[in-house]
Amino acid sequence: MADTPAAPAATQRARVRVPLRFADGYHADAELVTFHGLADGREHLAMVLGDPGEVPLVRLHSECLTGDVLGSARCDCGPQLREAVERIADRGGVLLYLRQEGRGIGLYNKLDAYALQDEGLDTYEANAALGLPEDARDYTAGAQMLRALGIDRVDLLTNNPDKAGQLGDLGVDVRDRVPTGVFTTRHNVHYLRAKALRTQHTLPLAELHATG
Ligand SMILES: Nc1nc2c(ncn2[C@@H]2O[C@H](COP(=O)(O)OP(=O)(O)OP(=O)(O)O)[C@@H](O)[C@H]2O)c(=O)[nH]1
Ligand SMILES: [Zn+2]
Repeated sequence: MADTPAAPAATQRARVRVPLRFADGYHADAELVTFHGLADGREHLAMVLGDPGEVPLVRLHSECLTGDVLGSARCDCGPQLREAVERIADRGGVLLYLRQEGRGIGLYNKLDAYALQDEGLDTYEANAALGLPEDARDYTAGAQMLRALGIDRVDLLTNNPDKAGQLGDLGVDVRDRVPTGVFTTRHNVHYLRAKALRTQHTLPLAELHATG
């Protein structure tokens, strides 16, 4: 851990109990935490599940309205979110729900990029064709939220080394990187293969076959 955190301090604002009740019967008790002083001024949310303990299991989940809320199978975000809730509730930890829709370019730009993907571009080429960064995400607010929760050491649930790298640079000690599941469908297999081929994501390329 760095002696001086690279991110300015944020503080907790509200902390409220929210029982989670899913349609399939899964349930857990969560606390939602809001913050003052987040670097980018967005309304990011922390969800504390179970007893975080000394080294909590943490996921930085980037907002995906289409996958998280609407059930879109064009990506793997919905199943990853559900998996994260269950694994974090089992072990104790925090899910940071970061308002970084479309890898930070926003919902309308993401849907513009989807239209280009329907014409044959991959997920990164489509962003570039729109004159936008392939990945515009910055995890400064995530590091601020963890510190405001009194957390400076985590096990990070992700296949994306950039998340671990940025958190480390921001003074959060990432003890271990825990892989998320791989949730392929015939609609997202090209997207997942592009992630495996074009970025450092630790996705098993050979296992990326459509399953649903
Ligand atoms: N611009 C763009 N964003 C997308 C697309 N598909 C998913 N996203 C966004 O990507 C973000 C999820 O990022 P991913 O790269 O799938 O996964 P990750 O968060 O980097 O890595 P993991 O922690 O391993 O899940 C969410 O904000 C989604 O809205 C796409 O085709 N174009
Ligand atoms: Zn998604």
